[in-house]
Amino acid sequence: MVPFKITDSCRVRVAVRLRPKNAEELAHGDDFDSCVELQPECKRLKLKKNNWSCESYKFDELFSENASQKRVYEVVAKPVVEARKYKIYFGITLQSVLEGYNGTVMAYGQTGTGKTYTVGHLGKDDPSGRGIMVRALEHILSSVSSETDRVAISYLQLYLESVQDLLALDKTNIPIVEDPKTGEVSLPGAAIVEIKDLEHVFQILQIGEANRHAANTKMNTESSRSHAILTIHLQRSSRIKEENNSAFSNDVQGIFPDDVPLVLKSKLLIVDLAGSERIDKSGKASLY
Ligand SMILES: Nc1ncnc2c1ncn2[C@@H]1O[C@H](COP(=O)(O)OP(=O)(O)OP(=O)(O)O)[C@@H](O)[C@H]1O
Repeated sequence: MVPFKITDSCRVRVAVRLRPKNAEELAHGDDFDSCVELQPECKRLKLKKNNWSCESYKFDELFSENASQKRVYEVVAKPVVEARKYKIYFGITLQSVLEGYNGTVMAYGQTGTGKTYTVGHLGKDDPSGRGIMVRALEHILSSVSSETDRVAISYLQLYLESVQDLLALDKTNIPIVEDPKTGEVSLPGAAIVEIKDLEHVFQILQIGEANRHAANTKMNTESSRSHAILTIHLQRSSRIKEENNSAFSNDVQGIFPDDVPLVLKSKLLIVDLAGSERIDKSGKASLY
């Protein structure tokens, strides 16, 4: 069960995921248990300083090293994409991307802690390995109408102060513009590619991944030092009457008269942040 409370619906929710030990840690016989303990029943994580002292932190969700990609998606990102099911269960008002609200999912942590695996892993041949980006696109594509709705993506990298287009490598230093009236932020010039099906999703994300690698090689940097930002742009069009009880929630249906044409525009941002470590600890710069 997802532990939403009524007051929780608008705040940032934070989940922690422990990754499995890597080959090096296994070879060294590193013992995670001596420094970290998960207490899933009370959503607490204990950081052990030594045998006598520890610090305890509460989170919205904890995932052990055995947690599947599917479970992480369903608990962390699915409620951002589609809130209706959760409303039914918890009787609260959540606002989701499929209902016309913007949402963001960000992965934060040190280099090598599993951010890219969690959000960006493609899992083309192994669906169980798919990360949040692929699962969110799969979920959205299966929930919208190909006749009336439009799903498109842009994929950008932020390195130092420069925004680079991962779908068109020649586009660098893309400006960030904020509309003073609406507050809407846009990046004029960034490629926005309309997506039709999952096969197309893989093609585009693979291009983005290869370009990220190429751009970082050219700049002599590493993926861990740049932020990657996938934006899913969703536009849904309907006449409320025609869509009654299907595409739009009761909240949306209640606001407009039956025969008014309605266009809902929303964005889902999925962000793979740069490694959070400090230069004095790792010898690498962090970019905040
Ligand atoms: N839950 C997991 N299950 C299996 N392997 C994982 C998991 N999380 C991370 N890994 C593996 O650990 C390694 C490091 O993960 P990843 O590259 O995602 O880290 P990162 O935090 O994105 O690092 P960076 O900041 O350097 O980009 C990768 O080989 C990845 O496949």
